[in-house]
Order: sequence, then structure tokens, then C-alpha cells
Amino acid sequence: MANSNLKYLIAGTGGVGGSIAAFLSLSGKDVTCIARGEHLAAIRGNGLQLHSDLKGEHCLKVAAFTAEEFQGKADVIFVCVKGYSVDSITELIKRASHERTVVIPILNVYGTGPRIQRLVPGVTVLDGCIYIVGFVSGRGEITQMGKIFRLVYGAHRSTIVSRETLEAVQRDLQESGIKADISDDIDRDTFVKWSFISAMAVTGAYYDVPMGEVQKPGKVRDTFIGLSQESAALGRKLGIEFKEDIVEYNLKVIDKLAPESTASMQKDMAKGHQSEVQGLLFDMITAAEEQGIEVLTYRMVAEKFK
Ligand SMILES: NC(=O)C1=CN([C@@H]2O[C@H](COP(=O)(O)OP(=O)(O)OC[C@H]3O[C@@H](n4cnc5c(N)ncnc54)[C@H](OP(=O)(O)O)[C@@H]3O)[C@@H](O)[C@H]2O)C=CC1
Ligand SMILES: CC(C)(CO)C(=O)C(=O)O
Repeated sequence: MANSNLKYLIAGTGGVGGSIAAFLSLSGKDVTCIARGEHLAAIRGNGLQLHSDLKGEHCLKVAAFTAEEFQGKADVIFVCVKGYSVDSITELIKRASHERTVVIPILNVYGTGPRIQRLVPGVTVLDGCIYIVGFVSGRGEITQMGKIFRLVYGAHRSTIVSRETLEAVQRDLQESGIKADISDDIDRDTFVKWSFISAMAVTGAYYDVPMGEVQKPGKVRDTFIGLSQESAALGRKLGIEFKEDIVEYNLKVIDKLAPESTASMQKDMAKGHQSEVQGLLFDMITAAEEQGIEVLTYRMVAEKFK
């Protein structure tokens, strides 16, 4: 794969995908967006509007298609849909891939890389996670908030990919203003993100409170700690070697958040919208059952969402 001129396909131009697409496009990379409905019509008609704390205000002309329309090939496919939409872009991934294409999912749901790999066995699927606050703020409009925009990605042990490819993507991301880390253990790094966001989203949704309530001592914080302890036990059983105590890490991160913060799963549930509850809550319980780990706090909160 060449060092530059990589063709990027963004499967899902929402808060995360739209931010990646806009940042890459601003630095002159070759980017195509997959979107749908009125959001797609607005991107086509008026460009992709970016409101960004890091980059300011921009209107970007980017190529945009539905998953079904796109007939081209891409060197790098960022999968930026929610967990419940992964199946809807499987055919796109198959069609858009050539023999050197790499697929990089950035979802908050642990196991997405291996899940997509099973769906598209002939394609090289990596794994990843992302640290950003981004959302669709209007038709064709993406808002990126705050100063953090960091993407972590890498290959699972069973996946063969050249270092040159990983570094070419890293260079493009860094040139675009996205902090890009090639992980030496992507299974660990995606698990750590999952453990945190699962505890955050599930606690917030269960009590219907923002994170300021988790920051105070009491039953809300105890629930967050219980969930973190249970996912940590699962991680250890899975053989994940954490760099630090995961409960302490989760508490450190939650305590740094703005008190009014809520996770997108909680926001989606409050709107009566489809949410990632399967990936962030029920998948944790299933994985724990498979490993023989008791997850009493997860089971208690799950009662509310059945
Ligand atoms: N937003 C954030 O700040 C963060 C999110 N994450 C994670 O990143 C992932 C993506 O989240 P986020 O960007 O917020 O999600 P969004 O819902 O904002 O974006 C997903 C986009 O993909 C579109 N989409 C889904 N399926 C298709 C399809 N088949 N064809 C065309 N477009 C499609 C959706 O369209 P439609 O609206 O029509 O369904 C939507 O615009 C999630 O796993 C989330 O947990 C991680 C860190 C931070
Ligand atoms: C980081 C955070 C909390 C940003 O919204 C997130 O990942 C989510 O809401 O899913």
C-alpha cells in the first residue's frame, strides 16, 4: 500500500464518522462518505458542515453515497455505525474491498472487529476504538466538542497486516489532526473502552441521571463501581492483561467528565430511539455467562431494560 493517496470510505457519517471524514477531508485526503436519507441529501446539496472545537467552522465538499449506491473500492474503510447497524453495511464492505483493503471499526461495542471479520471472511478486518465527543447536530451537520480526538487501532493476533499499512493510516490521521495510536494489544484496548462506556451508559440509563451523580458517593456511584468490577473480572478471565486497575481507571475517567455528561446510549433511550443496549449491557452478561463469571449488578440493572 502506498504511503499517501489512500482512499478512505467512511461507513456511517454520524458523530464519529462525520468528524473523521471532515478532518481527513480538511487535510486533503481522498474521502467518501456513506450516509442516507435527509442527512445524505444535505451533504450532497450543501456539503458536510463541521462545527469543531478543534478545527472551527467548515463546509466541505465530500463525495457521498448510500451503502447500496457506492460501487467504488477503498483502501481503508472506517466502520462508524452503531452496533445495531453493522449488518446493514456488510455487503458494502465486501463490495468496496480489494485484496489490500483494511477495515477499521471504531465502535464502543467490544468484539465488533471479530464480528465483522466473521461476516466478511476474505477481507482484512482490524479493530479499534475512539475517544471523541461528536454528534449529528442537523441535516448534513456534525459537531465535534472538546479537545480530545484520539483513535486507537490495530490487528488481532490472528490477523495479518503490514506495519507499513498501519503507519500509512497513522500518518494520514495525524496529518489531519486526529491523534492516532497503533495498539500493541487491541483486544485489551477495545475491552477497556467497553468496560468504561458500558458502566457509564448503563448506570446513567438505569438511574436516569447525568454523570455528576456518579461522581458523588452513594448508591449511583456504587452501581458504577459494581459494574466496573464485574467487567474487570470478565476481562481477567478472558486473559486480558490490563495496564492498570480497571475500576480505578473507570473512576478516574468518570470523575473528569463534565457533571452534565450522559452517554449516547442513555440519550438514545431517553428519545425512544434504537440504542446500543444490546452491545453495552446484554452482550456483557452473555460473555460473562460463557466465562462462568457472576455479574449480579449487571443482572440487577438488566431487569429494567428487558
Ligand atoms: N458519538 C460519540 O461521541 C462517540 C461514539 N462512539 C461510538 O461510535 C459508534 C458510532 O457512534 P455515533 O457516531 O455517535 O453514531 P451516529 O448514530 O451519530 O452515526 C452513525 C451514522 O451511520 C448511519 N448509518 C447507519 N447505517 C447506515 C447504512 N446502512 N447506510 C448509511 N448510513 C448508515 C446512521 O444513519 P441513521 O441516523 O439514518 O441511522 C448515522 O448517521 C458507536 O458505537 C458509538 O458508541 C464512541 C466514542 C464517542
Ligand atoms: C465518550 C462518549 C461518552 C461521548 O459521548 C461516548 O463514547 C458515548 O456517548 O457513547
